[in-house]
Amino acid sequence: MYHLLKGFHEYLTRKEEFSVIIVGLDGAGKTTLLEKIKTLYNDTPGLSPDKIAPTVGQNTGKITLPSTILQFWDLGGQRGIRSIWHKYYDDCHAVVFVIDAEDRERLGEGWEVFDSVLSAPQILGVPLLLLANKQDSPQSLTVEEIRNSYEDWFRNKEESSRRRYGEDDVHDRRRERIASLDVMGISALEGTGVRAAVDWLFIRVQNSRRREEQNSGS
Ligand SMILES: Nc1nc2c(ncn2[C@@H]2O[C@H](COP(=O)(O)OP(=O)(O)OP(=O)(O)O)[C@@H](O)[C@H]2O)c(=O)[nH]1
Ligand SMILES: [Mg+2]
Repeated sequence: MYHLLKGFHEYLTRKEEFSVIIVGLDGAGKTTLLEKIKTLYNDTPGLSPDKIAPTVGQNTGKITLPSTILQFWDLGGQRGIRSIWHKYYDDCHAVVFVIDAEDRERLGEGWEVFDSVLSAPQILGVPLLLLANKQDSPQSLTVEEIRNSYEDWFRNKEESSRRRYGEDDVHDRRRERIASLDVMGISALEGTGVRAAVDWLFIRVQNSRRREEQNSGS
């Protein structure tokens, strides 16, 4: 009887774990975001921003939500480290791309890298959230301006590839993904918008799991 009850209790309280990777250029604020998420959701607070150094490799963090655990992987964004991101693609359930909305000079580089993440075949079907960070700074571009900036960058890229190769090389699924892209504004430093971003992740990983179950007929 004890085992039966224990099993039933475990069934009721079981939590499914989902992996979320956080990527973006160096200095975008990924680790600041991860540490803020830990502070908001865990009993033990994350590191304060003055203790955060550039990431060489990865940082991890876990939070518990109703029937769900989100395991975050914050990957270093320096040029030389970006080549390892793809190793995390196969096992992740969602991708967060952080862009520094304050750093206009590096937006082009940011879009180049974002575009390669967005079109990576392993994660074409995985929920992708673009976060326009540093909204606390008056110099930052708004969510709308960030979206327009990426769409302009993308249009230019499409035109130049059409001119060069005489044809459209953009995959339909990729275009769909851009059209339905969710962009949210946050301040990882102050925590504004961070809970809304975690809510988005929670809902999207649950929905994509349900879709997977339906597809497999269970
Ligand atoms: N104003 C402002 N500054 C921020 C915010 N988030 C991060 N920063 C600052 O941006 C700098 C870089 O932050 P990190 O979190 O280390 O950036 P990262 O993306 O993890 O960088 P790598 O580890 O090199 O990939 C630090 O000086 C942070 O304090 C924010 O929301 N607002
Ligand atoms: Mg970092």
